[in-house]
Amino acid sequence: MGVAPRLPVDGGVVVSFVRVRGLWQSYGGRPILERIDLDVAKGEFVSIVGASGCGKSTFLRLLLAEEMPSRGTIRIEDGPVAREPGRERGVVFQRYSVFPHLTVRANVVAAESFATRRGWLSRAGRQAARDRADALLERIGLAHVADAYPATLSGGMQQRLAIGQALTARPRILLLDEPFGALDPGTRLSMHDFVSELRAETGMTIFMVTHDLAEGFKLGDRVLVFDKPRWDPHEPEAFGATITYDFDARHGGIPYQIKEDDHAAIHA
Ligand SMILES: Nc1ncnc2c1ncn2[C@@H]1O[C@H](COP(=O)(O)OP(=O)(O)OP(=O)(O)O)[C@@H](O)[C@H]1O
Repeated sequence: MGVAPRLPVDGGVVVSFVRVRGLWQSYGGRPILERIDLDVAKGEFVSIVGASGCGKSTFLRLLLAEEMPSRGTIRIEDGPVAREPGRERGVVFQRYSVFPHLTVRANVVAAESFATRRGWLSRAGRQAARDRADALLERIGLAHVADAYPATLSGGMQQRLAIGQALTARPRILLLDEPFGALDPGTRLSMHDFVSELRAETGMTIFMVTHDLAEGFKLGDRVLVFDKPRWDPHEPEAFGATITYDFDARHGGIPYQIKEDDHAAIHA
């Protein structure tokens, strides 16, 4: 294991925007993730793939600071360890997470008010937030449905709205948990373009969990594979998953860094 060699180096010091060290997560004594070390540069797009149930969403929740790890740390720009989700981290899930009883515009305004320290906006603040919401809707191609309710939108449009909501707080890292998993293939392709454009515009650092390897390589600069290098057939839940491969997706997947090469089964 080690630091990815292609990270920018300044005066011999690796410039890491997101720094993960010695991360473990267990639930009820059952390890889900173990020994995760990772350095991600500012603006990188990191795709995460792995078998179902291996802990990919758990890793995103840890990045979001929605839960605390059993061991280890996650720091952004070497800042303090976050104890709860904050404005600098935005998240989008596979299932549409928009509010069905609010219009498209009101959904964006609501997301902005939740992101404030108090959780609500003043009257003057609401008008300014509505103006910003309209600008954002223009940007994400939903201005024409600003007064519509989410149920009348297609799946792709609802996911655009969910991404728009996550962007209201201008997060420095965006976490996408299978964001296109529920969309048809054509809509998925247009969402790929949409996310690539947003990324180019904002320079955000993005982590995306996907079950679609091709999607991971297409959008990501890196593709991380989560797997269990330690495996006890008599006790399958004895060990957690870690990052076993760290592919450089910018060069057709080669060369890649093997983070874990001990794939041999460990017998009890
Ligand atoms: N809060 C929790 N308490 C107990 N167990 C949990 C908790 N959250 C997740 N798990 C367990 O941790 C394991 C990993 O779950 P996680 O959702 O992170 O996997 P995943 O790789 O994202 O799966 P999938 O690809 O199917 O979405 C699962 O066995 C799950 O049941």
